Amino acid sequence: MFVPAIKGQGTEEQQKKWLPLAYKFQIIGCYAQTELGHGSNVQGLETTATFDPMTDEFVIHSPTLTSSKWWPGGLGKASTHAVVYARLITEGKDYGIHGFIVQLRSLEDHSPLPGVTLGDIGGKFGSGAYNSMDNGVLRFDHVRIPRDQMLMRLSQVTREGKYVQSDVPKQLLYGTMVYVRQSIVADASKALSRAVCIAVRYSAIRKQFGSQDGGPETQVLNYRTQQSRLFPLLASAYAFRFVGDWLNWLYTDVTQKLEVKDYSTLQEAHACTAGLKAVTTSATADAIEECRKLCGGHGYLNSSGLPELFAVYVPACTYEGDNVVLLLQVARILMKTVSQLTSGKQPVGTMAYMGKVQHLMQSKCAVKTAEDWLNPAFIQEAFEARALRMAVNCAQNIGQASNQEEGFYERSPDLLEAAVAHIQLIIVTKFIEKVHQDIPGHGVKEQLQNLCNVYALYTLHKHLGDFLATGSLTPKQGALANEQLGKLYAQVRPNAVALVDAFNYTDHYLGSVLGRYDGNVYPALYEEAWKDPLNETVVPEGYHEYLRPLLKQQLKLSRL
Ligand SMILES: CCCCCCCCCCCCCCCC(=O)SCCNC(=O)CCNC(=O)[C@H](O)C(C)(C)COP(=O)(O)OP(=O)(O)OC[C@H]1O[C@@H](n2cnc3c(N)ncnc32)[C@H](O)[C@@H]1OP(=O)(O)O
Ligand SMILES: Cc1cc2nc3c(=O)[nH]c(=O)nc-3n(C[C@H](O)[C@H](O)[C@H](O)COP(=O)(O)OP(=O)(O)OC[C@H]3O[C@@H](n4cnc5c(N)ncnc54)[C@H](O)[C@@H]3O)c2cc1C
Repeated sequence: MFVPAIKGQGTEEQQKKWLPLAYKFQIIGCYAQTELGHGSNVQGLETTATFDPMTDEFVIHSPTLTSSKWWPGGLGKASTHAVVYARLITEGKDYGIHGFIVQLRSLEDHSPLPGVTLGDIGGKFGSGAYNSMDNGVLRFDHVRIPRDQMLMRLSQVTREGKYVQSDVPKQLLYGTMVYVRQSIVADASKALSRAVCIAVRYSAIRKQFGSQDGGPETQVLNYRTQQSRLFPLLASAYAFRFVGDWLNWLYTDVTQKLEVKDYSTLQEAHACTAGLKAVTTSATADAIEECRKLCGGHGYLNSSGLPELFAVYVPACTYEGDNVVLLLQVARILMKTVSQLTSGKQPVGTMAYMGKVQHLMQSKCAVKTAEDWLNPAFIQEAFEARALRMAVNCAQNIGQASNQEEGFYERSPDLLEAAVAHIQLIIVTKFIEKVHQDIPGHGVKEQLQNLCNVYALYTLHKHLGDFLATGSLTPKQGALANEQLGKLYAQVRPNAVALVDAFNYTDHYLGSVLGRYDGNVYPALYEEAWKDPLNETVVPEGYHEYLRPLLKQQLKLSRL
């Protein structure tokens, strides 16, 4: 994040100076924004950067305990420099949060520079999964840096100490977070596909119950309940892959537009990166835990690869923006868009469907049979109607409050659900668009079509309350969707293992005895057990010291 921050907020000159050093590892940088007292609320950060015109320097200082930088990855032990986000103060006025390049450690002996206190913040969730990352704590005691180490693409301070805001939107200060959020969506698909690969392969070899006449037991992958829990996760792995590819296109397009000072899609990029990051990481964290449960007891072994994958993955719901905070950002933009509908301003991009407000507010879903749910037009319209009606309902309720802000906070739980509905519409839309493309490979398109329908109808089934409450569907149509879902599971079943083999993960990368490509699980589980250090001795340590005296004493007592 150190590099994208300098690219996005540094001048050409600053990029020329600092990026080559970072690329060649002559310096190691981190992104020091979050503090002990503030993470979500960036505008609440307390670290100060006060301009001293006497020396043409900024004085970086941590005025309170809560202003200590806290969490930045790589800060504790590795980094020599940081992009530090601090309140810029010049001529006695506080101009809010800006980025500054600050050296933290000597390039001679790596010791912290004068006025810099830093270290690691301690162990984190899980058996040490994220402990390979030195998330750090950092405090400044009036550390001086040259004025030209303020990142000056978005705004400058002159030699005399005058603050100058350039003509770019101040939100570009947040550009690094937008960049990482869009990469986190692709990362969600990778993590989810790993968990699903393990759970599908294991479910194909695991047999439990089912034989009456002494014949072979049943593969658990054949149980309807296993399929109804597992196949939507398989479909989600593909869905997040395709929406992640599209989001990367959107991000690249926005970045190119910024180069020519076209800021027209900045809001769309913010809404899509924030919303998709929130929805895909929440779904993926829950799915990895579900995959553990789908593997029964063996899923709880470290050798299954699932506990570690879960422990490393779950902070994704928090870092780069707490998911609720990000969804509320999406909700704000939805409310703004709804309020502009009456002005005749046509919504664009992923909000364009809201322009069909007349139609979508009264449309009646035309589904009559379970098969009708295989028609992408019916799916698309049902998701658009649900999302739009939820947003309009929120806007109407907010409109009844004494003031907008009050109304927004009162209705924030409903707004959260409206934001999720909007983001799920984007994911479904991009999946439908993907399977409409020419897709090479015999039968591949049909399989992706099945997975697209599984993702859409499972999401519809899981959120049926929204569809019924907004009148977007009738209970009968909801039941037909569920009926069709069962039929789709039967079509996915014969190809389930092929669809996870398609992720093409090596056994090494997967790191799971349950997800081995050859399915040879039991010998691998058994062999792995003997690697446990506890098995280095046959009689456990402590027997003579603790167990034996206890057993002897009990034996004596029993003979009395
Ligand atoms: C590096 C490669 C990795 C690849 C592989 C990935 C694997 C994964 C590894 C990751 C490893 C862990 C890496 C964790 C690294 C951290 O965690 S870094 C720290 C992350 N911290 C955050 O995300 C903080 C979240 N908070 C925020 O972003 C801001 O405080 C909030 C929530 C947007 C609020 O901002 P605010 O300035 O108070 O403004 P607000 O009034 O809400 O909005 C003002 C306007 O700006 C707009 N706006 C706000 N934000 C934006 C934005 N970003 N853009 C455009 N407009 C915006 C709003 O829409 C609003 O617009 P209008 O309504 O005025 O039109
Ligand atoms: C593994 C990991 C790595 C990280 N790496 C970095 C890094 O490299 N650099 C960096 O700067 N930071 C980093 N962070 C910090 C991370 O970005 C923050 O923790 C994250 O942004 C969440 O902010 P917070 O901790 O203040 O949560 P809080 O906002 O305090 O969240 C607590 C609760 O408050 C709720 N909440 C907060 N505001 C509102 C609101 N307005 N309305 C409704 N509910 C609200 C949240 O939804 C949540 O339920 C990292 C964190 C982790 C866990």
